[in-house]
Amino acid sequence: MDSRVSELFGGCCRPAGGGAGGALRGRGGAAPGGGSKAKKKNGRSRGGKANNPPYLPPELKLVNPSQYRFEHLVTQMKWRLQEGRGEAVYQIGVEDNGLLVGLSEEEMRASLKTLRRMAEKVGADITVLREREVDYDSDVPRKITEVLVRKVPDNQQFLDLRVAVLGNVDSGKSTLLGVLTQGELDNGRGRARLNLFRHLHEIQSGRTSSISFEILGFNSKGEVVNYSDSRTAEEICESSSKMITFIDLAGHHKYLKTTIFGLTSYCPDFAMLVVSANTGIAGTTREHLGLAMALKVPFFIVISKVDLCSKATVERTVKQLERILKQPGCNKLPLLVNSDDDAVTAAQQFAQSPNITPIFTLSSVSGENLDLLKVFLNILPPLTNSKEQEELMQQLTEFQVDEIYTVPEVGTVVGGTLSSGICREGENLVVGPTDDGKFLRLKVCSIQRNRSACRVLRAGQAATLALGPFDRSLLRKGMVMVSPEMNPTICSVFEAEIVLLFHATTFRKGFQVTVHVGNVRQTAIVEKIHGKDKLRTGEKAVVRFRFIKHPEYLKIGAKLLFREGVTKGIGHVTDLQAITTKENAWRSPW
Ligand SMILES: Nc1nc2c(ncn2[C@@H]2O[C@H](COP(=O)(O)OP(=O)(O)OP(=O)(O)O)[C@@H](O)[C@H]2O)c(=O)[nH]1
Repeated sequence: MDSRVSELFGGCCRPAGGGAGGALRGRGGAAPGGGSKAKKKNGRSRGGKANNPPYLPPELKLVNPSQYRFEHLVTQMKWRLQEGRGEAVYQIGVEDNGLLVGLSEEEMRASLKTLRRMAEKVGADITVLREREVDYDSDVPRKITEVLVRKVPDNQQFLDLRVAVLGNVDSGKSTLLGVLTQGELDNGRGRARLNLFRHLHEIQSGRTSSISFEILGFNSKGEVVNYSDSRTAEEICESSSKMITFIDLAGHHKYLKTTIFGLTSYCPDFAMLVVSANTGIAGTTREHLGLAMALKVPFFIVISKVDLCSKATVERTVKQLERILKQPGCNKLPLLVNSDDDAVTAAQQFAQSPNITPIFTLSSVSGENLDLLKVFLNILPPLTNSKEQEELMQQLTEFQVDEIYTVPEVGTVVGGTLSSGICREGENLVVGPTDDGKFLRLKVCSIQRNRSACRVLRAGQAATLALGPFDRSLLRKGMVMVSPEMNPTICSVFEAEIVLLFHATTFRKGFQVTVHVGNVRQTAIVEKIHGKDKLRTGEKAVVRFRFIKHPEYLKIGAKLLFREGVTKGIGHVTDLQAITTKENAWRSPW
């Protein structure tokens, strides 16, 4: 969003690049044929500073467009929706160059009417996000309106965003998810979270131990779709144009391994760090924040339980967080969200710059400010555009195995994410590597996304795949299922360029650590530190690791995180000692 627009709407003013769309500006880049129309402004001032009505080229208004222009605008809208993966935000009354010209009430009404007709033509709905008056001397007030255009879902092709939920134990993560996804407020004694727990010991202790997924949908009109008016996940998927899948990760330090696995393996688009207003930064909060930073997952913060404390205490927690975020190591720009306007600005700016960190203060018991978080989640755009998505889909099929289940009458089922290509029902793939470095043939019998059947899975989507009679004991988390045409590189020995984030004494050859790379999680031994005998906290080096149990499928450039007790480090894979799988004819386990 242009800084001037953001200023107008009261947001924090980070200048953003690239204008688009004339009196109609939209998220999703400049449309074809809709290049910059920056014109000389006949000596009139810009940005609403002086009080002269700025020059508005009449053809840029959407008032009664000719048939030809209407068709052109429809083509632009189609393109923008495609670019934005089904979503686009239009700013009416703003020129290509960001000039806030505004439209009269009547012009705005006519323009919105045209926009609605355009949306109807492409099978989309429109929602007005916010309206503002432009300030200058005129008898007629002039307005700017931001409108969300969203495609009505077809064939389960809703936009799917994954949000990992982080935060200290008891900060209110599960409760907040319960409230968002079930549509009922909490009683302060754990009622909302009860719906989310999976294991008996979780119900008894009130602590999340495993990873669970919760869904919150938004329809094409931007309204919430959750279990309050839908009975099943299938119904939620059917009525939603956009789906937020929350990955609820455990808060307790004891489950840190699972939390890291959730962050590295499930490739979240964003992370939501929940901090309790009454405790502030406590327990694992700092560690979770560090993890999101190290793994470069853009995050926003929710300060929960504001009903329990005074305004001063909430402010203290906000200040504490702002201080940490602004520290040189973090370098973030906190953006406190206090109104609907702030929520819209936060969503737009957050997507443009990972340095912006929106902060919400809310209560899952009184419901205070919960709507602001919903507004934000509704507008939050995907970070990849349709072109990047298309490129990923062109590659060979690769599915990461994150979970393995046995389902009565269905057989073996694996859960995970399709990292590239397309996967169809009935497709033959190979899975591995096994302990002896082999890949085994299998058939994908059926696919489910968010608990409803789906015929085709596309890159970036998470799903469960039924493998029929395939022997479950041959599978483990961290394997990949790939196209038989691929010749996956597997290795036991690899090198990585690392930074040692913390180590109590010194880090040397022979040290054992748990290595996390994507969905791979295995103990590895440090075989060599290039050019050094030992490493101290903060030092960098290229290190050779050897997995102690079995080979893994790794890729050069993949992000890596390792830990052992208090020892922690991050880096990326730089070299692999590949074990060739070529001579291993794909073996059938049957
Ligand atoms: N008063 C009040 N209580 C809340 C709020 N949010 C959560 N709680 C209560 O705080 C307690 C802990 O909440 P949980 O949602 O289980 O916390 P968690 O962060 O998921 O904890 P782990 O699963 O152990 O990581 C429960 O008793 C909730 O009822 C809130 O906004 N206000």
